[in-house]
Amino acid sequence: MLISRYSKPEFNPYGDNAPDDATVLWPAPVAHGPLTAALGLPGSKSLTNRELVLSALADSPSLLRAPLHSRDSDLMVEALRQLGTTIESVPGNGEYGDDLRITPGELFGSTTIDCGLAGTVMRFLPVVATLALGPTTFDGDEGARRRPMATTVSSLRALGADINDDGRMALPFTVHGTGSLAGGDVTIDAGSSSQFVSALLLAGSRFDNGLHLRHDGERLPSLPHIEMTIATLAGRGVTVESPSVGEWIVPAGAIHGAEIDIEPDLSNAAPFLAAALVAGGSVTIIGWPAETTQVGADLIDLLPLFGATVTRDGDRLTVTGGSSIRGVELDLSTGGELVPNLVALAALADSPSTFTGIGHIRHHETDRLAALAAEINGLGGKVTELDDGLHIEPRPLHGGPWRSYDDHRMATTGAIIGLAVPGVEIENIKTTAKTLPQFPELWQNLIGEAVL
Ligand SMILES: O=C(O)C1=C[C@@H](OP(=O)(O)O)[C@@H](O)[C@H](O)C1
Ligand SMILES: C=C(OP(=O)(O)O)C(=O)O
Repeated sequence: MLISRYSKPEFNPYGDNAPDDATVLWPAPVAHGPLTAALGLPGSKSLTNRELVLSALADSPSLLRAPLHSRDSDLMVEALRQLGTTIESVPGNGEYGDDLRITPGELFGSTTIDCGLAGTVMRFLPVVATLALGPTTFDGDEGARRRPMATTVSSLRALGADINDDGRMALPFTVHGTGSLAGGDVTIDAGSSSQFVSALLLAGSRFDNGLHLRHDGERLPSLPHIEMTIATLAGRGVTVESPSVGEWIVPAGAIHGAEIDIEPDLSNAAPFLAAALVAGGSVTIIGWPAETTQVGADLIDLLPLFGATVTRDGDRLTVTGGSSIRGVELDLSTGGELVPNLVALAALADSPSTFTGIGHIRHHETDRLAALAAEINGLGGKVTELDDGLHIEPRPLHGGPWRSYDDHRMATTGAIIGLAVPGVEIENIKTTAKTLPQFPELWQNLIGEAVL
């Protein structure tokens, strides 16, 4: 079965959690036999939002081909427009929506930016707002106000910015942009999110004195996302030097406009590929890049640890399930965003699993360690929270409601478990619109059932 072109979902991709929306339960489809599915996926959230920011800071126009169109990317587009960037939709060859032409303009504030629950918007754009003339207020969902922002506020102040946060060190706050930032040396603790590093690197070359950034702290999660930031900058003519681990130098200079093909989102491939282990059979992702900085590429090495076979044929990556799912011991500090979906596999495995190095995912869309333990245990499972991880002892699971906590990856994790456990009902499946508005439709097609 080839899952091909999709019409835009009819629901509001902003997933605004109107009470009736949030309480609707989505019956997760059960797999009744081995899968044989192939699908292409929309663009990467992390690449799209980086390239949007770089395009807005560039010295000439840019074109993004096959970008993501989802809540997180729409919020980024809207915010950059508010700051003075021209962003137009132009027809392209992408399966999931138009290309984007970005024409940078003079940046100006006097606006309020809705960050939704997007880490990339709330961490990347305050830095951009220091380069705008006028005040820019940042706010977001209720959940966004709980996400760590202190490093953004303190690092920008250290680099010369004026920020009014009423002492909260969290959203909402106002950046009083003056059109430029001194920049120079700054040391931060990016232990709670790599996005603090990426944010400063993305705009660092536009600071008067460039940027010399050091991370000082016990842990630095999600290193591949920092590598991705450095690679996207290289594609725009900015060379970031890293003289030692946790130290980066960005020389002052221009960011160039570019034409960029956005890769499919490989982290959003995770639930579909995991489905092959749960249901049996095979799932193919079409358009898998030959080379990538996306951490989702780690699935090629991770899924075999659970018992899968992974093969590649050109741009087609196929995962075939084994006779059972094996338990694993994994440090996933580099790939925190993959954890929820992998925990679903662990809950359905034939032996216990332990995931460590992921304390920082307590600060993602929700406290993912607590949420995963609560929801799996609510279905009869035995998941124990560790300081920096989870221990999972597989137990027979039963159906029941699965709360998604406005977290797209909690919702897709419930869907994976629901493949094997009849009666799992997912609250607010629309929250998957954060990065993949087509999820319910793609999932139903994967399982081969009519859309309910
Ligand atoms: O820079 C990015 O695009 C991201 C970095 C990571 O954040 P953390 O370092 O906070 O885990 C990742 O989990 C998130 O989904 C996207
Ligand atoms: C952590 C995630 O998102 P964000 O970019 O909002 O941090 C995620 O997508 O798993």
